[in-house]
Amino acid sequence: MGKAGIAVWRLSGPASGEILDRLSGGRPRPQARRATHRYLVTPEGALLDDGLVLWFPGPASATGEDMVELHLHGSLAVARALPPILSNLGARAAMPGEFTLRGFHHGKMSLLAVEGLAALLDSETEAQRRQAMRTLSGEGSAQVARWRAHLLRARAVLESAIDFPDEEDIPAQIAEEVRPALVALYGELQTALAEAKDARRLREGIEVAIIGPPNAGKSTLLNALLKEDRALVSSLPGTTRDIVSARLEIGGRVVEILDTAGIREATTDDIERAGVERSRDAAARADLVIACSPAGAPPPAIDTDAQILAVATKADEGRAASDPRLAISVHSGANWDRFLTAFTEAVLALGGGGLFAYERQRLLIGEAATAVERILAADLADPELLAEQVRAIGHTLDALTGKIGTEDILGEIFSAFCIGK
Ligand SMILES: Nc1nc2c(ncn2[C@@H]2O[C@H](COP(=O)(O)OP(=O)(O)OP(=O)(O)O)[C@@H](O)[C@H]2O)c(=O)[nH]1
Ligand SMILES: [K+]
Ligand SMILES: [Mg+2]
Repeated sequence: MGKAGIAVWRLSGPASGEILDRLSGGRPRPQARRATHRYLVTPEGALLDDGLVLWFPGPASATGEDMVELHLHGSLAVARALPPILSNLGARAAMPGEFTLRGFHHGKMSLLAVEGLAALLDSETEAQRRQAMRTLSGEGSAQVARWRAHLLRARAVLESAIDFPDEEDIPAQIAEEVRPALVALYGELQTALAEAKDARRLREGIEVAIIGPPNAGKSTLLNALLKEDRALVSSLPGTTRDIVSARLEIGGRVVEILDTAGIREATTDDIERAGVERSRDAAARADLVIACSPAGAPPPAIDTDAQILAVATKADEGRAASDPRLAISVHSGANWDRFLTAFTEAVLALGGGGLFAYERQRLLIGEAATAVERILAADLADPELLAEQVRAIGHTLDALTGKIGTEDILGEIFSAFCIGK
């Protein structure tokens, strides 16, 4: 509850219209979808507030049910007075995401669009907003519909083969029509899977680890990127023990940047050794590693599949010329702009074009791809068995859009929503 100029109250369900009538003190119900001025009154007839009210008869409403919106003054007193009155009139407080859940149950949006909405509400950057809007506006569902079309083509052939089993050219027909449809589907599912990692990175943020030997200037680099003294810096090797993480925006992407303990083998200090272990884990897990050591020193050896941005630090100390890496100095500012450009390019190269940014989606697409792969690897002879397998893949894709699904998955998705959405 907070203070605002206007507060919007939303009601959904069959009693909404009647509740509005009671609050309006007998004034006629406004025209559908038309903002109308009303004085609101308590059941005892006392004046409560005045504002705009809207009447959205179902099913043409956000939830698919009758809905009412009250645009009242956003004072704490009004916000405290209204709930008991509403509950006396038969309303109760909505659960997080319950409006969206009801809209989903009434076919107003697919589960993909719901996830798009959740991503939009969470979005911090322009790129995240655009990605979320693509899913919210139905691009994900359209993609799934194209995959379903391949399956339909295959099923049409298989079903006629089942209905007319005497036809002699069934194996040829399967080879000519069913296989190509499944091959096409397989290719598109693989593409979506490959993009899903990028899409998820864009939504959740890209993990970047600064890795290098003690005293390479890693913490200094972190602080310079953040433009604040976030991590301790000192001339003592082994200053950073635990991982220091911070979020920043690079090229419109959310980046989670990790400053790590300097990696060295010969340490007798248990705490430092544990820190080094964490540095290695961070390097292995990261999407991008900024691998640094002072100019003239060997680059750090890092075990990771991540992209690596190699940087020589302390360029001002005079050994930059002999180093093939991009040599920067936070102290003198040398090559700082070039470093930022290279960093931004490396972040943007991690992609972000994909639509399916949630693990739930990736798992289902993977499941469908594996099933298609299994069919293609077997010899496609028995049309009845094939039809059954193709139908099962259709079910997996339906789970993706939420046409079929289980309540616990819905609970997980909707509990992440805020109340009132
Ligand atoms: N000359 C010079 N010194 C630098 C530069 N950047 C950092 N230093 C110095 O190098 C020393 C180590 O810097 P840190 O940022 O603590 O290095 P680190 O890699 O985080 O060190 P650990 O956490 O101990 O692994 C400090 O004395 C810094 O002032 C630079 O660009 N030029
Ligand atoms: K240090
Ligand atoms: Mg440090």
